[in-house]
Amino acid sequence: MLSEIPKEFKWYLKHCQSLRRIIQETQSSLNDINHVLQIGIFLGDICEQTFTDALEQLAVKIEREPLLLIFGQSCHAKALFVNILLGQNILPTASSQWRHVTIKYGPTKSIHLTLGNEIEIVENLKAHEGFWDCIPEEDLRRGDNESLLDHCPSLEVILKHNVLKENVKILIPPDCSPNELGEVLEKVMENILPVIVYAVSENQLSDLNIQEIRNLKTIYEIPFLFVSLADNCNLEAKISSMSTESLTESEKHVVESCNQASDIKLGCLRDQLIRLGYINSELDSDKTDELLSKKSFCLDCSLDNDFMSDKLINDKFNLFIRNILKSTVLKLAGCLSQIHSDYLRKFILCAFDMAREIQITPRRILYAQDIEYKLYKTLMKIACEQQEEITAIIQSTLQEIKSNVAEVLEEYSSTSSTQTSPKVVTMEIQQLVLKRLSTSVANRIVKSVGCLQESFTGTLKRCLESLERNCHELEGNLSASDAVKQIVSAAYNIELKTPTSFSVVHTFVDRLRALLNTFTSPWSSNSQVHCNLQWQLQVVTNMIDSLSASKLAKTISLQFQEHVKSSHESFQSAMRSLENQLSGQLEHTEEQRIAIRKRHAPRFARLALESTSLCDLVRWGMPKQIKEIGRGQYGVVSSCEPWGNINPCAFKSVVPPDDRHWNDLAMEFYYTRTILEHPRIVKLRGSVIDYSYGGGSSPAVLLIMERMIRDLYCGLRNGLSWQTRLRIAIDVIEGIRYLHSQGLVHRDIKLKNVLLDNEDRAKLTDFGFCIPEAMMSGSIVGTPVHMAPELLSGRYDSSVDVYAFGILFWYICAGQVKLPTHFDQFQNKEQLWNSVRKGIRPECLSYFNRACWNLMEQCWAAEPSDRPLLGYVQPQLEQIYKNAILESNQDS
Ligand SMILES: Nc1ncnc2c1ncn2[C@@H]1O[C@H](COP(=O)(O)OP(=O)(O)OP(=O)(O)O)[C@@H](O)[C@H]1O
Repeated sequence: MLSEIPKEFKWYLKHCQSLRRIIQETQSSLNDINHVLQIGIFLGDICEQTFTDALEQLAVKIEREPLLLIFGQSCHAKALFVNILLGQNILPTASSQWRHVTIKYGPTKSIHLTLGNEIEIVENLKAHEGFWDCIPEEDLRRGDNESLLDHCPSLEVILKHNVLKENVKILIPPDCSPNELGEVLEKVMENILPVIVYAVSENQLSDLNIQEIRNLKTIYEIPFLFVSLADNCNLEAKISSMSTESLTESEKHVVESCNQASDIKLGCLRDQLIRLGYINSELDSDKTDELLSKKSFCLDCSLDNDFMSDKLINDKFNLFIRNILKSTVLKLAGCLSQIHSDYLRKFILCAFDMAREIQITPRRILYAQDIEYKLYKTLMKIACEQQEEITAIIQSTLQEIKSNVAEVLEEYSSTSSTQTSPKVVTMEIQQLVLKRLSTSVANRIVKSVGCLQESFTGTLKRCLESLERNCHELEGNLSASDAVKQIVSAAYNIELKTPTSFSVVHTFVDRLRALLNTFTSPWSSNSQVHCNLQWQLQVVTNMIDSLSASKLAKTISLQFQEHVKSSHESFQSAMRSLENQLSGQLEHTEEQRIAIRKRHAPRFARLALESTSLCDLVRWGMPKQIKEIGRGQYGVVSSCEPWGNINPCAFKSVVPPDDRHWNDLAMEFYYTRTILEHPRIVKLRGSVIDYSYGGGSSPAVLLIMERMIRDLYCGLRNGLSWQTRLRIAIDVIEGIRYLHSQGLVHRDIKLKNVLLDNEDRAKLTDFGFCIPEAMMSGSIVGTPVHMAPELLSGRYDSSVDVYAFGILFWYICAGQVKLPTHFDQFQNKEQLWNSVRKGIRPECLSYFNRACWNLMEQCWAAEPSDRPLLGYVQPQLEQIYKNAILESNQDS
């Protein structure tokens, strides 16, 4: 019904309003994050920018005004369409060269020329001369000099018409050539969301029409509705709304021939549109009804063009409008929801990184200190122990030089200049000898330190580098890693590959020279000596004789020790300052982690819940309740009619009483929704927010999931075979293992959270307390009898699920739901917890299988680290299950 069009517009505007609010809240949350916390460091500035840009684009798109944009192969075709739409001959069908025309709602019928921006042009229009039904042709026609672009006059028609209520506007762009189209539309129609109709009154589209459509398609990347209009379609439309009995014979005849002509026309046009690829060959105008209704189900963002005859306009045009508007809302809400979930994912990863940093940094510091200390000790030991070795090396090298003096001198004469003073010659020969000496010593040292580099400095270097990288402002001049480098290189300079290029060699040489200068030597005088070979020989021999190998070695060793010690001290002080810096920083990181966990992530989770729920609502509608099937502490579970291809289907409706509950629910929703499909998990399929619940004051969130048959509590109460119970226990373990593999902890494993299908296979449900380990705050959650003792201390991990499974397994083995006698005596949960802390656990029933009892005892061990891994529990259970099958086969 065309009169439904305003309803579709109203629906769209209402959802845009919700989206606008969510976008604004998202923007303010982002501002809060950026200005207050500056966690952009963790989230990454680039992605920050991408999100902000995407949000801004969405904010602009939301503001687009929906309207009906009418194109056509001629003014005649456009007039025919608009006249059918409004059910009156408002536009003359025999006219051309139109101006831009806008038809909109108003309390009184009027017509005037404007400049687009609502500036009225004072012009005498023909319509002003008297009463009009059809807009006079002269008023529509564009003047010869009238611009199509700047200051393009637009004819604004105001009608008090039902189809135009709720701001429904009809826009007919001015007649222009296909080439001008782009520019004309850009100027005239900014920021609109058009529902585009292309009216065709001929059998075929002309080449010019095809070019126009092609140009339009590049401007508007949305589906078009092609409408084939018969020349007498107004009559047809009128007649089709009347019953056939009320027609006279001659009217019936007219209708018949009209139908035949329009069928031919329709067929030709349809074939041409298929050939041009504008419509799908499956699309038959007669079946449009069926196709359109199908589309409302598979509404995605890639709607096709549509095609219909004028006969269907009355019934189907609003369906086309609905699909366009729905797919637009869906697209916008989908983008928004994507932004929210991306952000949320980043928050959780960020919290993971922060938790890891908080945990690992103190350990890294200890490790670095420990390794450095070992390195320091080892180097000092090497320096002492190698004194003897170095002495021997010096001795043997000196001996070697002594026995090969001739060779040394030959080397000297090949490199020295001929005309030099005896002082210079003496120095140069000394240099040569020292060089040989230092090369041999350095060779030895490099060898012993080389292996140290492997064993100590590699990991230490990496550890320090990562600590220093995480430290945003390093204090002091010397970093700890520089100090470590110094420890090693100051003593041995292990980074140099060839000992001859050692800087330490030069230091060593200088040191030796200094040493030598302290010895009395005949060549140190300035007396004139002949630089003959004999004299040179004497210089070498004297020098060698005056050197004490052990003194030299001791000096070298002491020098090394001094360097190592002073570098070790520098390291310690650099480490102290690094530690101070990091501990301050870690406090800040912890504050940020808490802010993410308590404030930012829940806020985004709530926004994500709203945007995703909006998508689900638009796509699938509200679930229709059949009957209530269960009640929990936080909500009511009901069965419902199939929803979004889920059959059988159930939903849990939760009414969060305050912001904290809203946020908790939103986080639960996010984690649960992101859990991938698994046969042992009840998958949350969608959500819808019922804002009208409680008279609009307390919206309800409907969490939609597959419907199961009953819970394990009911199953046990009604009796389940031993084998079935064991199979269920294995299913539960598989479910928990899967959650843990996703980094999630369930925290509320209990009979009522294990649901059974019609084959009594189990799935875990109720992820109300399910949370990633990094986001855990130590809150005390769960169901008292299933709660591990450490849960009360607030410091716990995923092994609380192993404990809860132990208790659950007790019930499974007991085969009934009565409380264990050991637990039954307590008046309240505090008494129960006190006893559990003291080691009280469920009793061993007489019929318990030994292996099962052992397993539950291990699972509920007081010390979390004593509880078995689920990878161990599962094969144990499988073995028990196999044995049970064997036993039952033997019995039968
Ligand atoms: N998907 C489902 N299909 C069939 N029944 C369900 C489904 N989900 C829940 N139920 C039933 O509804 C009951 C209430 O479920 P709900 O999750 O609200 O509460 P609970 O787990 O019993 O307790 P609480 O949430 O307060 O810890 C369950 O015990 C179960 O019997």
